[in-house]
Amino acid sequence: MSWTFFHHREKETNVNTLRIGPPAWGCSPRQAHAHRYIYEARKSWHSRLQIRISSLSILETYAQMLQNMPYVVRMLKDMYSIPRCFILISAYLVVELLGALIPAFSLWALFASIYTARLSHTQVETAMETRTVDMSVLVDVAVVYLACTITMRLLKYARSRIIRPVDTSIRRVNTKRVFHSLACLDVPTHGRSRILDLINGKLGDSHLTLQCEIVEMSTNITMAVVRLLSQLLVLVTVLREQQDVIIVAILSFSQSILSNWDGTQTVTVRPLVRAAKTTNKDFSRMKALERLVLDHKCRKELVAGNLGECIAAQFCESSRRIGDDAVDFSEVERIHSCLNVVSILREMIHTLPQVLGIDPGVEEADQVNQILFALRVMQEPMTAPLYFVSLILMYQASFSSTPSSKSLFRRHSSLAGKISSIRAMFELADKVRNEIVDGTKPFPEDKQSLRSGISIEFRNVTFQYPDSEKCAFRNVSFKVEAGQLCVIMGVNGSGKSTILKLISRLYDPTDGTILINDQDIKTLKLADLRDAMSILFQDYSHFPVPIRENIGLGNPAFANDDEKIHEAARLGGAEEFIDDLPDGFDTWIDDHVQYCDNYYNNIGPFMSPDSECLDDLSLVHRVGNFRSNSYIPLSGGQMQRLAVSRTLMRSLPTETEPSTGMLLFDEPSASLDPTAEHTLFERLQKLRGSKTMIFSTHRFAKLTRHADLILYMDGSLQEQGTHDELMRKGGEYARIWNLQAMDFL
Ligand SMILES: Nc1ncnc2c1ncn2[C@@H]1O[C@H](COP(=O)(O)OP(=O)(O)OP(=O)(O)O)[C@@H](O)[C@H]1O
Repeated sequence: MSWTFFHHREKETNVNTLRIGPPAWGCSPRQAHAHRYIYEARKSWHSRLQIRISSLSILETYAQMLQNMPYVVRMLKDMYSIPRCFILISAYLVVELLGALIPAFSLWALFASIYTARLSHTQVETAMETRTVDMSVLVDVAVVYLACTITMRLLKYARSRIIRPVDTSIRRVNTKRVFHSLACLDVPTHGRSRILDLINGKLGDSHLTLQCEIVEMSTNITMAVVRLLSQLLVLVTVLREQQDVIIVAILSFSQSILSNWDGTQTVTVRPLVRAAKTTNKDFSRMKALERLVLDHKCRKELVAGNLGECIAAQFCESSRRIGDDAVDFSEVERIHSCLNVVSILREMIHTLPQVLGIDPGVEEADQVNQILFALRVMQEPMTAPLYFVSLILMYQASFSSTPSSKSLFRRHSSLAGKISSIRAMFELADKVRNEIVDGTKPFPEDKQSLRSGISIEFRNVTFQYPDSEKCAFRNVSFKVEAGQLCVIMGVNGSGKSTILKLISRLYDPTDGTILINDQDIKTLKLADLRDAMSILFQDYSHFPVPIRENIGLGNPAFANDDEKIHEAARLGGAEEFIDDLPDGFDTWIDDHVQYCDNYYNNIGPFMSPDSECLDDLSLVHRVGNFRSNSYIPLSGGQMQRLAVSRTLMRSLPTETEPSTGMLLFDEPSASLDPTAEHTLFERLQKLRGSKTMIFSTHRFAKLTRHADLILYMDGSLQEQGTHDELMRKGGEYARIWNLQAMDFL
C-alpha cells in the first residue's frame, strides 16, 4: 500500500512531498477510481500582525481560567473513567518529565566532560601556544549532545504514541457527546452566533481533542518550569566555585525570561494547504459528515429530513470501524517529524557548532557579561578557556530552553482558550436546548390516513426571523384541506418560502397558530411531523457525500436501498446524467477545503481575523499530481434534479405504509429546461395520488389552473381562491396571469 501526503505553502517554492501516513489514508493504484482527496487550508495573514496585550488581558486570562476550573475537574473525571486512560496519561507525564530533565542532564554531562579534562597550567599554556584542541573533549561533547538529541526525539515519539490511544478514546466520547448534539440542533439554534463560534473553534481542525490539548499544554507549562529549575540547579552545583558565573547565570536566565517584552505579540500565519489521497470510505465519510453538521447551509435539509440521529449513528459507526487510524493531518505530520532523520540532522547541524564553541553566539552576549569575562581573564588568565566554555554552555541553556514571558503568556492564553472551549463543549452537550420545542402527540395516529393527505391551517400567523428587524409577513390566514393542491405565488420577498419553512417547523411563528389536521403543530412530535412530509427548499444544499448518499439520505430508512435510490433519481430526472458520469452514483459533488480557524481562536479576544482564503485548488492538484476523477462539478439544472430526487426519495410508496402525506416544493423547476420542467410536473402529479401538495412557484401557468387554492402574496397574503375566482376578482393575480399569457402568445 502506498500513500501520499503533502503540504504546500502558497507563494513559496518549496513544496514538500512526504511519504507518510496511516493506512486510513491508503491509496492503492488499482483503486484509482475510488480516490478521495481531503484538503485542509489555513487562512493566511500576509503581513506580520502586532497584537497589543494589556495587563488587563493578562489578568482576564487568569481569571477566566480560574472561573472555568470546575469544567477542567469534570474533564479529568471524565478522562479517568475511560479505560487505560489514567495509566497512559501517567506514562505520558513520566515521559514529559524525562524530556524536561534531559537538558539539565545534557548540561551536567557537558560540564563533566570539560571539567574532567581540566588541564594543568603547563598543558593549557602548550595548548594555547600550539593552538591545538583536545579532540577527545570535543568528541565527548559531541557524543553527549548526539545522545541527548536522539533521546529527546525518541521521547517525543513515545509521547505522541502514548497520547494517540488516549486521544482516540476521548474522541469517541466527544463524538457521542458533541457530534450528536450538533447533528440534532435545529435551524435557529444552530444559527446562534455563540454556537457558531463554538463550532468554529472545536470540531474541525485540531490535531488533538480539546482534553488532550489541555493536558498537553498544562504539562508543557509545568515542564518548562521543571526544565528551567533543573538547569539552574545544575549550573549552581557545577559552577558554585565560580561566583561571578552564577551571577551571570541568574542574569541570563532572568533576561531570557523577561526578554524585552513590550506587551505586544507578533503573529504571522502563512497560508498552508494540506492534501491527502484516501481510498478509505469511512475516513472520507467521517470528514464529510463533520462538514455536514458544521455547515449552517445544510441545516434545513438535516432538520426537515430528520437526519440528525441517522448522521450521528453513521459517524460513530465509521469512527468505530477506522479505530485508531482516524488521525488528522497535523498528527500524522507530528508523529512523522519525531523520527525524521533529516530533521534530526538539520537540528544538530544548526546547534552543534555552538555547543562545541566553534560559533559561540557572541552576538547574544550582552555588555555585562563581556565586562565580567574581561575582568576574569585579567585576574586569572589560565582559567579563561574553561570560563569561556562555561559561559557558552550557560547561554545555550538560558536561551535555548528558558521560556520567555512572552511565550509563557502565549501558552497560558492558549490554555485559557482551550479551557473555555471545553466549558462550551460541556455546555453544548448539557445545556443547549433546541429553540423549537418538541411536541408529545404522535402524528398521525393512524399512518394509513396519510394516503389521503394532511390539512394545514394558518390562523393569523405573523413571523419574524431571529436577528431580523422586520416581519417576513403579518397576520396570514388560510386553510389547505387534505389532498388539495395549493400554489403560493407572489412578489419576491413576500414570504412564500417562509410559509413552507413554518409548515415543517424549521421555525415557530412569532404570533398566531398553525394547525395540522386540526391540531396545534406545536403539540405534535417533531420527528413524526417531518416524517410525514417531503420538502424541497428553494435554497437547497447538497451534502458533501457521493451522489448515491445524497439521494439516499432523502429517506434514511432506505439510505442503502440502491433500487429505491435509482427510482428516485429517475423520477427526479437525474438518473440519465448520473449514469453518464465516470463514477456514476459514486461521484462526489464537492471538492471541499476545510479551513483552519483554530489558530485564531486561541488568541481570539485580541483580534479579529481579516484574512484571505485559498480557494484555488488547481495548484494543489498540480503539485500533488492529483487528478480529481471522483469530483465533477455539476450544472445548476443537474444540481436541481438531484435535489428533487432526494426529496422524492421520501415520497416513494412502500408496500406496507404510505410514505408521506404532503409534498412541499419551493420553486422546484427554477433551473430546469422547459422539457425537464414539463416532465417533472407530470411525474409529481402521478406520484402525488391524493396527497396534499403545496408549490411555491412563479412558473404557474399550468399548475395554477388545476390548483384547489392559490395564495397570492404581496408583502403579505393579499388574495386567495381558485384560478377562476381570482381571475373574476381581477386583482394583481389576474394582471400577472394576463401578462404571462401575452408573453406566451
Ligand atoms: N434566514 C433569514 N433571516 C432573516 N430574514 C430572512 C431569512 N430568510 C428570508 N428572510 C426575509 O424574509 C422575507 C421573506 O423571505 P422569503 O424567502 O420567504 O420570500 P419569498 O417570497 O420566498 O421570496 P422569493 O420570491 O424571492 O423566493 C424577506 O424579506 C427576506 O429578506
